[in-house]
Amino acid sequence: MSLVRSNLFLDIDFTLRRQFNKESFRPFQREIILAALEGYDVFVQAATSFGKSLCFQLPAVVDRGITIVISPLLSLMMNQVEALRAANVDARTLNSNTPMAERDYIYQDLATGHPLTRLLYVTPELCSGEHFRKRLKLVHEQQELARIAVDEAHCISEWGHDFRKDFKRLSWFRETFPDVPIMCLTATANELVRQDVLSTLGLGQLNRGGGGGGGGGSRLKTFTTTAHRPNLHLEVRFTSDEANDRYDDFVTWLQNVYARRTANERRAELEAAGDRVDNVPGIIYTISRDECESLAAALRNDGIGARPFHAKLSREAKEETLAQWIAGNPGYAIIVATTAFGMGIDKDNVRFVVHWRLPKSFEGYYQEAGRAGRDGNASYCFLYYSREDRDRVCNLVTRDAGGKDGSGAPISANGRARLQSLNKLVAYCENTSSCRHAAVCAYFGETQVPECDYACDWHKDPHDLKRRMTKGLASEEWVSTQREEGRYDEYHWSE
Ligand SMILES: Nc1ncnc2c1ncn2[C@@H]1O[C@H](COP(=O)(O)OP(=O)(O)OP(=O)(O)O)[C@@H](O)[C@H]1O
Repeated sequence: MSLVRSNLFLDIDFTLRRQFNKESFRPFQREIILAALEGYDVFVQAATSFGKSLCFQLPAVVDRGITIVISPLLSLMMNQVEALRAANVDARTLNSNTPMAERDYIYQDLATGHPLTRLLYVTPELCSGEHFRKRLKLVHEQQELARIAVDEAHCISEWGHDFRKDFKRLSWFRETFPDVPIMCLTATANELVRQDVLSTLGLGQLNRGGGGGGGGGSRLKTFTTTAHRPNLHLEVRFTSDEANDRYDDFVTWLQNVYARRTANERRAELEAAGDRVDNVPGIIYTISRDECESLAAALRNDGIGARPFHAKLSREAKEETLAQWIAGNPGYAIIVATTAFGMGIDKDNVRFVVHWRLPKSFEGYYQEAGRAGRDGNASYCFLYYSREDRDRVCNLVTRDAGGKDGSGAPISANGRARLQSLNKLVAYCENTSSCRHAAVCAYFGETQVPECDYACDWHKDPHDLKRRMTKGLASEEWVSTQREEGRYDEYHWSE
């Protein structure tokens, strides 16, 4: 069990400034960090860009022993490890891309039983391997296993949109090391997912004495904050196959943004700050590699700095694109990406996120839109919605779920959850009678209606929203005729 110190308050403020170069804690971060350091299991659900990573990184630096961080995405791990190393924290990652020499070093470090590594980022797959497990047992025997942190914890639950089988096997940690605290973090869990995560990992079981955490009471502390991101302007733009007007609509919007930046006063401000008119970083999410390439090329052709990003590009090409975009270099203002580009992207000044097509889940939409405005400044998130896309995505998700493919296999719990999530997203898009922010918060089970300062299309102009929907969408009759003719059957999704 981790060491509890009397001067914790001093330690964490000092470490925040010295090691993480941050002035003060954001709301709840201090409480979460203290709960972790006191040895509680901690469940954190907080909005995108809340600053969840700090909640396990800071305790790992202050505490003795090693923290194992389980994360579903290689890119996410690498970004975090890089940032920690730049801050002089001994953080490492063990995954399929780790060079042999580094791998050997890490295993030797663990074999000492007193590792120097503070944070070790691993994949859930690695945690299932005997070799790794043996090393952790050794570390645990020496009382040096400080904490297990499970990032993107919704991946544990079959009810989650991103269920991963190997996440479920993480139950091994509590079974094997009942005294080691576990911290779970997610931005996207509903009540069902939360309960599933807690029970799978064995969180919140009664404390059988010893160490911190409740002294015989519950050893779990749950922190659930609102999903609300008030600085994001949420909007749905309606379209149809026949209108096929996404491109013109988007370019017109972007040119208006540039025009506002060239207005006299604004231009002077930009010049004084050494900024460029077209330096308006954004992300456009598409669903196929082909569309990603062709859209980026079309934008470049029109003089807009856009680059594709998808799984089939070489690692070097992806790294180059990412580095240039993060640096805000000319020609790299917009990333046109598949969902291969998402979680873990932490550029703070992304001014817009556009969903070119309907995403596959509500959570996916929220996560991806959440890449915008991480600096707290106003940012746009709009989603192009058409009923034809709705049917195509529905076909796809149903097929993925095991239905309608001729096999007759029953749809799994996860399949049902995915379909439900998509249906909720469709309802969100077609809703023209309430606030978008309220709908997002309600989706994640919040009962309080968040304040929306004209930051959604409904609050801005409810009549116009209704009008745009009626005018923009194909009628249900037309769509259903097309559906009967099998017009929406081929739709290629590729990451
Ligand atoms: N106390 C703080 N003061 C200033 N910046 C902070 C603080 N805590 C975190 N941040 C910054 O906020 C940004 C978002 O943090 P982080 O990546 O941990 O978000 P997150 O909650 O994991 O979001 P997401 O779920 O969207 O990935 C990072 O750039 C981080 O450095």
